[in-house]
Amino acid sequence: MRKIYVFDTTLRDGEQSPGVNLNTQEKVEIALQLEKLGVDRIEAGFPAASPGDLAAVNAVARAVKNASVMGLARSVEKDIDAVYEALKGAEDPAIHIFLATSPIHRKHKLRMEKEQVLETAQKAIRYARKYFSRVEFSAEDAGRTELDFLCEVTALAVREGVSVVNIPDTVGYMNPQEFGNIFRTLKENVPDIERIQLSAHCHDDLGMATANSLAAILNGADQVEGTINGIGERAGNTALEEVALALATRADYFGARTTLNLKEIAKTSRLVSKLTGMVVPGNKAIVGANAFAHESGIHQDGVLKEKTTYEIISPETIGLKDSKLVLGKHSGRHAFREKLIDLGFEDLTEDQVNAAFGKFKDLADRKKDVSNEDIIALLEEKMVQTPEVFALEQLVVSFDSHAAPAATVRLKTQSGIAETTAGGNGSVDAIYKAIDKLTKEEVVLDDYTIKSVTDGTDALGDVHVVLKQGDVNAQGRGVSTDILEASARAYVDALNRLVDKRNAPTRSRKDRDNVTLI
Ligand SMILES: CC(=O)SCCNC(=O)CCNC(=O)[C@H](O)C(C)(C)COP(=O)(O)OP(=O)(O)OC[C@H]1O[C@@H](n2cnc3c(N)ncnc32)[C@H](O)[C@@H]1OP(=O)(O)O
Ligand SMILES: CC(C)C(=O)C(=O)O
Repeated sequence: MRKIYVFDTTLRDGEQSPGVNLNTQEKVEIALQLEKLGVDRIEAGFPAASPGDLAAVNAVARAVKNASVMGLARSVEKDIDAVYEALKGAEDPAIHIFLATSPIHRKHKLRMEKEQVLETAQKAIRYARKYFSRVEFSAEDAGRTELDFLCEVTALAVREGVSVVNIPDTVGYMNPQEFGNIFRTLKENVPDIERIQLSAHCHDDLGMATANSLAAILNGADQVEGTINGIGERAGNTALEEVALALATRADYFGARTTLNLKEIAKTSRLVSKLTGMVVPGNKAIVGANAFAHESGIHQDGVLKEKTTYEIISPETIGLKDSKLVLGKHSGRHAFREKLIDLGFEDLTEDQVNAAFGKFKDLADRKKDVSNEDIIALLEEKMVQTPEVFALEQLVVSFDSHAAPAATVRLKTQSGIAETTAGGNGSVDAIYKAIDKLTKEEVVLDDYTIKSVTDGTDALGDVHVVLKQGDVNAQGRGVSTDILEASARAYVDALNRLVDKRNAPTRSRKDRDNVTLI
């Protein structure tokens, strides 16, 4: 199988992402992880950009042993000198020089005619070749360059002894057919092209960086350039993990592979995200948090029966433990039952699972992510079934920072539905006073605690109360996304338990010990 060389420019083009600035230590940490990932070439920076970047490239050059370390230079001597200086101490140094070739860049940016571009490139390559045995030359904005002129520039670079000619789609303008055609044309028309490697460097302005890189590979590119997580100037560069996984997953189609240690991909992605501060979107291919997560019931059922129904890559391939079944409002009973078993509730009957599933769906309608803790809380709330003397039907609370709060509570009692309103020192106090008025139970609130079951503003509030009536006390628990509702539920739950305890001697021991789930 044909090997595709991986040129990682996370530390150079990736660092050109607005807002990203890596210090020396961070660059070295990422470079060492890239080495573990097995990239062939690491572009560590642009040494002429600043003394700090020169020092950082030098630190990377000295630290990395198993990849070639490279620095970028314009086609000017002082930039080439800076790269030479920065790569002192490198095991396998190489320089990357570039010059724009497209009509727009020639006319407006460089203000050079074609001849001047050729002369400048030749001079720069010759100068660089004095110091480096391996030189990569990039025809910046190659995608928008006249094909015959690009052939001319490439032929010159080959004659001058470069090792790699890189074809950048600098502004992400190409589509796969056009970009592939450039590589085929160069292969067919440039004399001695087999002496060098051709490289593809794409940007993602139209979302086609990966597709364009793969088209280049299909048409003869030997090297792919890109960054981890696809970070980079504007919309970013080709995401290397996407190309590597596309080649590995569809080796039957591409007939080419990188030699990356794919198991290091997830770890590398996390490190780059952490140190650059560039958050990886959840739906990002390969490394997004949702890339191996299934939420909908039909998909979850399929994955539980056979993973390949909905997974074309196994998460272990990139170093993740397993795919995730995320429970949410689109989930079905198969995944829910699997989750209950995972959480240790394996003995539930079909009816119990169905009852729990109904409650779970109610919660999922109100909450984005239902976590393990949420499900345990939902189940444990009703683990021990107490006769329901009182049941909360409705709760309305009015709060105004300039007036005392009021709560209207509607309860189901043994003698029917009853409703009342009460005021209080706070919203919870008002709720509890209204409940007391309806139940006519004289109780003392001995303890009240509230904690959040999970993170986030939509987390479940979990309220515990202890009520006392003479010598009898009872605890109650309420769980809801709304803490006032959780507080009311906990209070009503405690009242039911209190009444149950008070009546206990009149009920048979069998009744009392008959503990049911849900
Ligand atoms: C497509 C890419 O990603 S290319 C890499 C882009 N990365 C960067 O630019 C990051 C590092 N850059 C820098 O720190 C600075 O731009 C420096 C140090 C390189 C140059 O800074 P300055 O001397 O202040 O020049 P400035 O950046 O304003 O302008 C660039 C100059 O380089 C010229 N230039 C641009 N590309 C090249 C090139 N490949 N070869 C020769 N000259 C070039 C421009 O025409 C312009 O020249 P002018 O001053 O004669 O008009
Ligand atoms: C320097 C070159 C390779 C570049 O980054 C680009 O053209 O996008």
